[in-house]
Amino acid sequence: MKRIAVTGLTGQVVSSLIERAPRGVEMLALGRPRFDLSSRDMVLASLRSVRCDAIVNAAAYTQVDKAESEPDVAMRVNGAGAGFVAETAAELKVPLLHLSTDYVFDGTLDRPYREDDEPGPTGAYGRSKLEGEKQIAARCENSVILRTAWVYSPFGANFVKTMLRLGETRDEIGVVADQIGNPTNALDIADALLAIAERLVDDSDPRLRGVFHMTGRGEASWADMADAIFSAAERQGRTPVRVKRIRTADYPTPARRPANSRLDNAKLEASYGVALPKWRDSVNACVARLLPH
Ligand SMILES: NC(=O)C1=CN([C@@H]2O[C@H](COP(=O)(O)OP(=O)(O)OC[C@H]3O[C@@H](n4cnc5c(N)ncnc54)[C@H](OP(=O)(O)O)[C@@H]3O)[C@@H](O)[C@H]2O)C=CC1
Ligand SMILES: Cc1cn([C@H]2C[C@H](O)[C@@H](COP(=O)(O)OP(=O)(O)O[C@H]3O[C@@H](C)C(=O)[C@@H](O)[C@H]3O)O2)c(=O)[nH]c1=O
Repeated sequence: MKRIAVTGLTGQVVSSLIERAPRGVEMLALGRPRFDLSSRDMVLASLRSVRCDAIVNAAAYTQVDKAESEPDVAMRVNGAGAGFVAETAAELKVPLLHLSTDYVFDGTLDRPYREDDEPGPTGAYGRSKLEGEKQIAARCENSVILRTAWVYSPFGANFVKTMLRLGETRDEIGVVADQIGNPTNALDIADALLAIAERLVDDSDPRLRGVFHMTGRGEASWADMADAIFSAAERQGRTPVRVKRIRTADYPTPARRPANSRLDNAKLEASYGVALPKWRDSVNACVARLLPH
């Protein structure tokens, strides 16, 4: 595998892929304004014009709260747009790796979600991502849908950076403790995507296609994650910040988020031998990089 086309030029996952690509693997990153998922013509023309061995669709409308006030935009990008990418991947006969989210589930199960559990998104973002999954499955057989969750990294906008920014001016921050999930470092996602893409190019086994869950190992609430971020920041010499554990009801947001976002990664490990590192180790690494001594 020599050339991977990736959508989402400025995103966390694409920035991570560019950083982690081994020598000899070229990342062809496509982004706005020249590549817009909401334009079928642009998607087809751009992907046709790059010679590639695989496509990673990591571009998406990711503003969970804003999606509530512009659900049509989210649906056009994450639903129809994913379909355009799938249509082109099928035409070009290259494997497609598509990223989806824990927010396709309603969060009412009392165990980590498996791939065949019934989705039931609680918000516009989750609904648009679920539509994207349907478009991918219907239009491109040679595809993998990787549901990940709670993504952070040294790049772009994310929860780790938000906490560190708020911590600069406050000594206590209220963070919800009744939503649990799996924090996932985009750099770990990039390593896994590279291994999965390599395998898909070489192996046509249908059991390697379909939906897989792929998150950091172990579970946390957002409050647990914030605690880990501020502990790591303290080790980098920053002043302590207390995390006040609050309930979802105490932190009203336009979008309703699932209480249980945990994803079971057993299928990915069994099929590909791929497992992401423990979430706490990866949070520590990210904070140490963002806040050098
Ligand atoms: N972030 C998270 O917590 C999670 C993300 N995911 C999924 O993982 C994938 C990657 O996420 P992540 O890297 O965090 O995303 P980011 O939010 O960091 O980046 C999103 C990227 O998509 C691009 N984009 C947005 N709209 C369009 C459009 N209409 N046409 C082309 N590009 C567009 C943005 O470009 P621009 O700079 O132009 O806006 C940006 O480059 C997405 O599919 C997301 O749904 C899944 C679970 C959790
Ligand atoms: C900033 C802040 C957030 N919160 C809460 C709100 C929310 O329940 C939770 C996370 O908030 P955020 O808005 O940062 O995260 P959010 O945008 O919900 O993150 C989601 O993004 C999309 C793209 C996904 O696919 C999901 O997997 C998930 O990562 O933390 C607090 O309790 N206190 C705070 O100070």
